[in-house]
Amino acid sequence: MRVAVTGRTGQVVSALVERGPLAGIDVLPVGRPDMDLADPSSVARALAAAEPDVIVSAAAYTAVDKAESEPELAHAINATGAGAVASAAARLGVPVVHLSTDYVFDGSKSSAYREDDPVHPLGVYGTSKLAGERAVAAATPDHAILRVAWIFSPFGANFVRTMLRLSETRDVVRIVADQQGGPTSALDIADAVLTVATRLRAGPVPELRGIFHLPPAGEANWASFAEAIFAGAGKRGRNPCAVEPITTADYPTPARRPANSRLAGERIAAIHGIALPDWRDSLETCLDRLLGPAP
Ligand SMILES: NC(=O)C1=CN([C@@H]2O[C@H](COP(=O)(O)OP(=O)(O)OC[C@H]3O[C@@H](n4cnc5c(N)ncnc54)[C@H](OP(=O)(O)O)[C@@H]3O)[C@@H](O)[C@H]2O)C=CC1
Ligand SMILES: Cc1cn([C@H]2C[C@H](O)[C@@H](COP(=O)(O)OP(=O)(O)O[C@H]3O[C@@H](C)C(=O)[C@@H](O)[C@H]3O)O2)c(=O)[nH]c1=O
Ligand SMILES: [Mg+2]
Repeated sequence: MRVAVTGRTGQVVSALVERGPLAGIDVLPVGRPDMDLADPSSVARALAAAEPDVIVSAAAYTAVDKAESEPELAHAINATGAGAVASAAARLGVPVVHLSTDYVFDGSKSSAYREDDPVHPLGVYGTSKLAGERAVAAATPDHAILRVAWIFSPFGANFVRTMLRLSETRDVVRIVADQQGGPTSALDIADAVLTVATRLRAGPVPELRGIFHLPPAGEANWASFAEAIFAGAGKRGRNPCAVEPITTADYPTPARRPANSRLAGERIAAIHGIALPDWRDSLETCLDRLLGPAP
């Protein structure tokens, strides 16, 4: 099986390139300059040239704060661009697995979000990703939309690498403790994406399609996530760094973020048999890669 994935250096595309061969799947990144999601005319041609059996739509405009001042570009990439990817899949007669986000919710629910809970994004990024989900669904019924959250990995830009960088020059960092969610390993996401892609490819079973939440086991807030990162870094000989838990109000940002980002994973477990590991275990794997194994 051959999977074309949008993007080149992103966390999920990098993880798919690594994990695909372990599952006997060829993974072909398709991205700039051959394919620019902001230029829909480049999308169909580049994806057709990859001759995929399945398309994974993993590229996105992911700069949450910057999106507030670039709404047109965020929308072009995350909504129009995602729709163009799904239209290309439809034209090629192949399924599309599209990545979306917890930021489609406003976080006002007191328990984990289910797939049928009402959406209400708080910012431009979430709004553009929600429009992307709708564009994908409108372009082809042959889709699975996987909503994930708080992605970390040894690759690219993410909260783990930001915390490790800050700990090089600081003894204490102030981190919001009133946003709950599930830190999710891009490598775990890649394995789940490949499972779903394989199952969609196997046949046109409607039940396997639609929206799925893909959370890790375990819960966190950004401050407890940072504490776990520093504990793991400390075990690996790095400078100790303390976390000062603060509130969202103490940390003003251009974009509002949901107070509750927790996703409920029952549907993907029941329909695709997928349950991700505890994020604390996946964090250890990530830190082994970034800092070397703990003694
Ligand atoms: N990061 C996170 O915490 C979360 C991400 N998601 C979603 O998961 C998916 C994967 O995210 P992640 O791997 O972290 O993304 P990254 O931010 O690591 O990478 C973004 C990717 O998108 C590509 N891209 C951006 N703009 C364009 C464009 N105009 N044309 C073509 N490619 C473009 C980048 O290309 P290039 O390689 O050329 O730079 C890069 O490969 C995205 O859909 C994202 O919305 C959902 C929840 C959490
Ligand atoms: C760097 C830093 C961040 N924070 C806060 C800000 C924010 O609430 C939280 C996380 O910061 P980030 O900038 O990593 O968060 P953010 O970029 O909003 O992460 C989001 O990215 C998009 C793409 C998604 O889809 C989401 O699931 C989520 O992962 O930590 C602090 O409190 N102190 C700090 O020193
Ligand atoms: Mg960010």
